[in-house]
Amino acid sequence: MSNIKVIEGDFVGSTGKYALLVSRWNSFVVESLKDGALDTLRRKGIKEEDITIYYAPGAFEFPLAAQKIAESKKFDAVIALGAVIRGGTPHFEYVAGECTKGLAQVSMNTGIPVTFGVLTVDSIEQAIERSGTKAGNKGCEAAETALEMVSLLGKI
Ligand SMILES: Nc1c(NC[C@H](O)[C@H](O)[C@H](O)CO)[nH]c(=O)[nH]c1=O
Ligand SMILES: CC(=O)[C@@H](O)COP(=O)(O)O
Repeated sequence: MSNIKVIEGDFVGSTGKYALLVSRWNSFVVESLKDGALDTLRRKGIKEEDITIYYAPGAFEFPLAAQKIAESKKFDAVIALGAVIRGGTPHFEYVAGECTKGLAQVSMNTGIPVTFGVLTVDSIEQAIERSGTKAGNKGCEAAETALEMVSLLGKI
């Protein structure tokens, strides 16, 4: 029998308060990410009164909105849900890059987990595949990760 101590998050008796940060951009796929995240939270036992949904214009606005939400100290985790879809110019790189970098910074600076349910895809088809069709639902993954992180941080 090993003496190694192993600490990990789990989903036993999941609790906590969760903020969903949702973009209005690409709402045709992002609303499916939101539905997936809500379904995951509910199925793991999180009550509706412990969930708040915030809408932001686009993924570029996510870092500031997430920072304000995290600083409010009302939530144990922020679940960011959006879709950045490549167009014909370098715009995609800037929006996706700032969103990703900014959300990671918010998480590190506030100590609140910010999970990344933001699709960064080359086509609408890839977005649809990852929002509840053949490649799963990144909203569910982001919600599950938030639950696991809240559990893990509670044990450290
Ligand atoms: N093209 C996408 C955007 N673009 C909008 C930016 O996020 C931002 O709202 C605008 O530049 C004003 O500051 N946003 C997405 O979330 N997804 C996209 O594919
Ligand atoms: C991710 C984007 O900002 C993208 O939709 C912009 O498209 P385009 O590069 O064709 O202007």
